[in-house]
Formats: sequence, structure tokens, C-alpha cells
Amino acid sequence: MPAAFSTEIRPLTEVPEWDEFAKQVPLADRRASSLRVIKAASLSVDLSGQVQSPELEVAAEALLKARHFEQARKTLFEGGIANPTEHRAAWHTALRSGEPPAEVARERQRVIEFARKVQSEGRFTSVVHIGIGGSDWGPRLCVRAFGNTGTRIRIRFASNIDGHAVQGAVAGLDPHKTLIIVSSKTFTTTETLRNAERAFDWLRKGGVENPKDHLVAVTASPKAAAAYGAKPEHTFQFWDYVGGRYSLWAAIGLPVALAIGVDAYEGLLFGAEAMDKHFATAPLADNAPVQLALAGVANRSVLNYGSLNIAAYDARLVFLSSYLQQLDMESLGKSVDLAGNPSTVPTGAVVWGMAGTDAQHTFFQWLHQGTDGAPVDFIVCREADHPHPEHHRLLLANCLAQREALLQGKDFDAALAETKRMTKDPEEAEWLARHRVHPGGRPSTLIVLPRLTPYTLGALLAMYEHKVFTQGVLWGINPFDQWGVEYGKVLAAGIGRELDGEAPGTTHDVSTAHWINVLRT
Ligand SMILES: O=P(O)(O)OC[C@H]1O[C@H](O)[C@H](O)[C@@H](O)[C@@H]1O
Repeated sequence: MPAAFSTEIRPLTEVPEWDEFAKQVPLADRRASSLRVIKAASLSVDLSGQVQSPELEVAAEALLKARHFEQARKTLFEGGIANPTEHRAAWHTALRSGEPPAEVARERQRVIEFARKVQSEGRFTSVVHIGIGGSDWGPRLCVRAFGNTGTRIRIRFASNIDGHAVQGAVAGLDPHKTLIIVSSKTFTTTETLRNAERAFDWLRKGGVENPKDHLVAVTASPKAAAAYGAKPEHTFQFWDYVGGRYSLWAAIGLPVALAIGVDAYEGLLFGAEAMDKHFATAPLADNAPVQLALAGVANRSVLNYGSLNIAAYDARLVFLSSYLQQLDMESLGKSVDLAGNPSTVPTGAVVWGMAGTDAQHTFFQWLHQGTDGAPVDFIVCREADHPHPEHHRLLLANCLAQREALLQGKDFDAALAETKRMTKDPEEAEWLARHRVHPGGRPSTLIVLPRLTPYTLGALLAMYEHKVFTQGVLWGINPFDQWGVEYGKVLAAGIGRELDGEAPGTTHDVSTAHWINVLRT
């Protein structure tokens, strides 16, 4: 087992290089006094608003070395066992590689040919996409970002088990012209299989003779899909070495190819591949994912920020924070290290967000003056794709202004100078000024995309993937498993059977037992 993933890994606080890093973080600059912009796969990543100092840079490189980062990265790219608790690779980089393994090349080509065929035949004009988690957020994010207008095919998404979701997804569509894509790595996920049943009921009721002729399956379990009735020619495969939240690059991206176009699907892969190359080769000090990860660890484990806010100043990226929430929180929401010991520092932060400028009118007050605050990733495009330049200037101005306010803050004297102009009463002026103080020094990153294209979005998502991976390596935790989610799934299956009439188990707590009893049919 490579040292980076070994069970022999030392608790972080027993690593001398960690002590030095943790010592340097509070001493470093936090107010963007020197410009630090990294160029990566067409993105500009401005880390000036994160902690920085020459001493911290040295300490950070030493820490990466102590955690065997370079060896870990090599294992990731070579498809070695980067996910030791499931004894699997996490080889999502292979999915977008220009020189992919044969099976990846084959499935990629099949996706492209299938999308082209559906588009040219014109028999299907709508798609209902059924999947959840990693089998949903990626296509949903992309289709929303690029407007569902690239081709004549319209896509609706149903993920939630709440019956309103699937009902809403099929409403108003013509069953004869609707394809049902069922995306599920395992092909066992309750929500997905139940929603698929409803969709097929809908086809049947709508007069479709062989509903399964409308089924397209995307899965790492082609056998389960076949048992479900999917035809081999309508089944697109991916593999165990692709984690659900890393699967957009595999056939899970099929809706992108269908609804936006094959070029968009390929553009995503090219952008992600360019970021992979940057991550694999850029010097550590100029490596965007690595530097984002170091900032993330400094913010979480030294400065004790409990969350990371994603503020995409782009109305098309409304699902970005949800996508990153799954990527980051499912990966880093762990409190045990690879040795099986409790982590000695706080790990994964809460990831949350909303598109700006809506976010400014929703929770930015808390970011500016709340007791805790949170680091913010501002994301914005240099150029817009609409014909209203004055809107884009205002969007940019708001993004820069919010960031500046978080960085610089407003001290008491500046606030007092303001309030003295408002009242002649010195006591009142002081009192008012205290309410107007902004602490400042609140960390942020500004990520500028030249414009929103599949290429730049691919690069952005891959950058976050590698950031998350690097944080996992630094913390010594496995970012590729999700036992918490699995546990919930197992319990839900049991409780579901009990709600259906099976004798209640004896291990429930009093409250759960009460509600099972109340809610049983
Ligand atoms: O693709 P499926 O097997 O249906 O799984 C869907 C989702 O299930 C769980 O929530 C996992 O934690 C996710 O990572 C996964 O993407």
C-alpha cells in the first residue's frame, strides 16, 4: 500500500510539519496585501484573499511531503488503490483522458453515437432522467448551465423519492416521444428504481406498448440493468473505479450529450483533462487545486471555520453549490483517519451556497458580520453570453465589492466617521458605529472563468475534485468512501419494510419506534 494511503499513517497533530504549518497560518497575511493569481486550464484562481506568507509556503510544501502527496497523486492518476476501505481505485481521471483505457474509449464512443442517433432520428423529443446523488447532480448542473436548448431534445430530472418529483417530470410530455434514462451506478437505489417504475407506469398508461423500449440504462451493474429489462444496446456502462460523485465524466454525462450536444459533452471532458494535466504537473506553489486545498485545511483545521461558502456569480450555475456540496461533504465528511483513529483536527467543512447576487440578499449579512463567518469561493465569468453589458458590469462590481468588504472590513474609526455625519450626539454616533464595524480578514478565493463553456465548467469541477483529494491526503482520510450514506440506506430499507407491515425491529430508539407505529399502514 502506498505510504499516503497506509494504515500506518500518523495522526496529523503528531506530524512535526503540521505543527509548523499550524504555527504559520495565524501569522500569515489575510488581507490580500500581495496578489497571488494562479492560471489553470483557462481559469484564473486568485488566492490573494487566503492566508499567505513566504514562511507558510515553505511549511505547506513540507507538510505535503510529509503526507506523501506526490506519491498519492501518482497513485490516483495511475488507477492504483486510492480508496483503501473499498479496495478500489478512484480513476475518474481516466474517463477524460485523451488516451483512455480501451473500455473507457469504447463507452465514450457509444455515448456519442447514441446521442447523435437519437438527435438525428427525431423519434424522441423529451427525456426524463431518473437518478440521484452522483447520478443526478452532474447532468442537472450542466443542463441548467447551458440552457437545455442545444438540441431539440428537452430533459426533465426526477431524483427525489417524493412522488411530486416524478409526477412533475413527466407532466405534459408525450409518452410516445419520451426516453427514460435510468442512471444508477449500483442499480439498486430505492429512489431511482421506484421513480423508474412510476415513469414506466406513465408510459404504459399513455399507450406505449413496450415501455422498456424507451429505457436507457447507465450503470456500473449492467447485469442488474439487464435483469430490469434494459437492452444491451441501450445500456451504457461505467466501472467500480468510478465513484458516484465522480461519474459525470462517464456515461452519466449522456444527458449532456443528448440535450446540449456531443460537443458539449466532449468539451467538459477536455476542460477536465486540461485541469488534470495542470494538477499533475504544475509546481506545488502554482498548482491551483493544491493551493485551494492548503487554504481549505488552514481555514478548517487551524482557523476553525466550520463551513465553505460557494458564491457563483452566475445565474446559470444555480446547482453548482449542490454539486460541490456532494463532492466535498460526501468525500471529506469523515472523522476517522486511514489508520482507523479519530482525526486529531477538524476535517471536512459544511459546503453551502447560492448564486450571487441573490445570495447577497439572503445570507451575506452573516458572512460580513456574523460571529463565525466563512471562507467564500467567488466564481464569476469575465464575459457573459447575454446582450446586456450593463448587467454584467453590475454583476462583476457586486462580486468584487462583496469580496473586498469581507477582506478589508470596516474598522471602528471608519464607521465612526460615517455615523458622526449622521448625528450630532457623540454617544449615539459611537453606538451606531459599533453596529457598522466589519471585522474583515475573512478569507476568500476569486475564480474567474473567461466565459461559461463546457470546457471551463469541466476544468472548474475537476479543480474542485483535486482540491478535495488533496485535502483528503493532508488530513489522512479516505475521500472516496461514504459509509454514512450506506448506513442510512440500510436503515431506511428495514424501516420501509416495517412501514409496509413487517414486525417492527426491537433495536429502534423509543422515538423511531413510536413513529413507525404511527405511520404504519
Ligand atoms: O448511482 P447510484 O448507485 O444509484 O447511487 C446514487 C448515490 O447514492 C448515494 O447517495 C451515494 O452516496 C452517492 O455517491 C451516489 O451517487
